[in-house]
Amino acid sequence: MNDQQRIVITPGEPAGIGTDLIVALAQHAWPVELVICADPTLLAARARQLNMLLRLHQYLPDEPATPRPAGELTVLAIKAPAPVIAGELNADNSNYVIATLARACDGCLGGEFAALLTGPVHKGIINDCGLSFSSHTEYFAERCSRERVVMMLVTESLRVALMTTHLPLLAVSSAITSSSLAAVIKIIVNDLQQKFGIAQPCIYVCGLNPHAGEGGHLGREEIEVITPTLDALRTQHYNIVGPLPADTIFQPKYLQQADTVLAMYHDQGLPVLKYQGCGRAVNITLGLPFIRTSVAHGTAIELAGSGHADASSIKSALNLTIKLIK
Ligand SMILES: NC(=O)c1ccc[n+]([C@@H]2O[C@H](COP(=O)([O-])OP(=O)(O)OC[C@H]3O[C@@H](n4cnc5c(N)ncnc54)[C@H](O)[C@@H]3O)[C@@H](O)[C@H]2O)c1
Ligand SMILES: N[C@H](C(=O)O)[C@H](O)COP(=O)(O)O
Repeated sequence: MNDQQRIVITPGEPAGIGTDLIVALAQHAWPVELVICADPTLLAARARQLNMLLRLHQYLPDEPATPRPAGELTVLAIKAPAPVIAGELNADNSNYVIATLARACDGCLGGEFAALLTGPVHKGIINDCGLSFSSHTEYFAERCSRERVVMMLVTESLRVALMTTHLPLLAVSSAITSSSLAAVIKIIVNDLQQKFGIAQPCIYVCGLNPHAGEGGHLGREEIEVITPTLDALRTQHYNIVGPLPADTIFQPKYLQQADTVLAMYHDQGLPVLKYQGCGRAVNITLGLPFIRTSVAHGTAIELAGSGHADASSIKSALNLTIKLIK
């Protein structure tokens, strides 16, 4: 019996550093077969540009999974319609980017792949071509018919989950309702138990407003929504602390107890995590029917093809993915 597994990887925006990162991954042998869902011509061209070794094998779904030695990768070929120049965004390739995500997602749903790792996409250029796309997280939730999923970023010593993701700041408050907050916490607890093996996860929850509302003088969301929801969950034996002021929650005495911090919005939690993670942070989507991880940075268009893209985040993401599927 062949017990090897396959992880499907989408490089993301072809003009960005995603392809460079895939070439960097290929310089090492990995204990699973990496299936890159991309245009093979693009991969080969970027490897040449970077002066790195790359031998490509066509993906054969009916063959047993085969981990490749250093310098080799498996490719599930999808053709990019327009020429790709590193560093030059082209909206004519946006449908190609989405096609790679769709194929990889469907392959995970169908059991063909054990997990999905995504490189960075450029949200602006996808929208410029007329597609409505806010991020991978929302895209995969919709494709998997999940009403709600949760974005969590992790380093070796910190996890930060987000109550809301890619929303204008003005829309954040109204997105925090008792039912949405309870649903997010239940997804986090379930996935920390199922995927991370934490029996009774402890969640430290940030307030929304400065000083967690200062007793109602700086906002009422804590009094009207957040605290009553957390209290109700505590009666159901959820292990939750908060809401605590976001400016002081990230200190060792709390973090030693917390299995994750739940931030109310994107830029409340992620700057701390990304500063602490120094480029090694990993993004994971909780609540999907499969494991999906990602780099915790963007397309860094200006670095594509230069040899200066740091591959630490994608390597951390791959290592975490392998750990989670094993
Ligand atoms: N996982 C994803 O798909 C993802 C994540 C974040 C941002 N994005 C998208 O990326 C695009 C560009 O976003 P941005 O400019 O805000 O962020 P960015 O992460 O692309 O760049 C921010 C800064 O970090 C540097 N940087 C980023 N990754 C690096 C790496 N691996 N090695 C060395 N330096 C690196 C860049 O050079 C730049 O100075 C946007 O469209 C954004 O939505 C995608
Ligand atoms: N907020 C994410 C980050 O900063 O890494 C990022 O925008 C990516 O989100 P998706 O994985 O949903 O595209």
